Amino acid sequence: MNILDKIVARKRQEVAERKEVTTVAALERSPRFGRQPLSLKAALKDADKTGIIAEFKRKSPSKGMINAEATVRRVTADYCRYGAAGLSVLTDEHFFSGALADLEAARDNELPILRKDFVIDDYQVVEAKAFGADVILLIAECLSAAEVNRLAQLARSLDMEVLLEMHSEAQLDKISPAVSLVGINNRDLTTFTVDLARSVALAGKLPADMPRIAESGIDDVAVVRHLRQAGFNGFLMGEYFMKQPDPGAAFRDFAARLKEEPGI
Ligand SMILES: O=C(O)c1ccccc1NCC(=O)[C@H](O)[C@H](O)COP(=O)(O)O
Repeated sequence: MNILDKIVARKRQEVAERKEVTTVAALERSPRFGRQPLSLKAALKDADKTGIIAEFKRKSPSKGMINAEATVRRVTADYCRYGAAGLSVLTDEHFFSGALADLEAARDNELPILRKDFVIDDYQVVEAKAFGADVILLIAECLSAAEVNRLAQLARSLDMEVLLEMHSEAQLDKISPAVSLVGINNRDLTTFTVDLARSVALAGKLPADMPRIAESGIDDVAVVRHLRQAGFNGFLMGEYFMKQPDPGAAFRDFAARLKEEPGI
């Protein structure tokens, strides 16, 4: 079993347990469920923003503990203040030390929030809305085309947007009309190898009418420029900020350097 298989197997178990504790009807009654989600697509078009979707990521399977001290409220407020286009909040507890409470805490910011998790069940889509997410992530590697379509349609029926993450050309046929944004993950989730050339190689094969997001391993403004020139509108970055003692200040400095880059 590779790490992604392990994550998904555990996720199935966790979701089954959570359904026993909180019903879908109870999630639908929660105060945030009726809130109108914000659009990440629109935020990525905003010229005043950096295009960066800044991630709150305490821990990861590939790096272990990245930052045990940072608090979600302070870091996401700084990401917001210094020009993030959106926030990504990990809600997986076992492998990433994330929590649904982190999503709720990040919701204090008026920015689109991606629930970063391994969504495999309709229940998690409803849960995402109930805890304040605007966008859900679907990972092509662990879903069939029919599952992508079903989960994406459910999210869209709740007015959330859907980011479909892919890693190879073979997964492109999983893009359903209900998907809102497409992402290429430079990290192979089964081996942890990061290859920035992956985004560039697949860019030309992505649908022209959907915003494109390059994900993982981005740690330099020159890389952002290169990816932008290759046709990407959004840049999902976690570890580069989170591994520094003050992730918000790291974001601020990166955003300032980005502004000075010619052609960005
Ligand atoms: O980051 C990992 O180790 C990982 C392992 C297995 C599945 C997913 C994983 N990461 C999720 C992500 O895709 C990243 O958190 C996100 O793209 C940000 O990447 P980075 O800037 O490299 O932290």
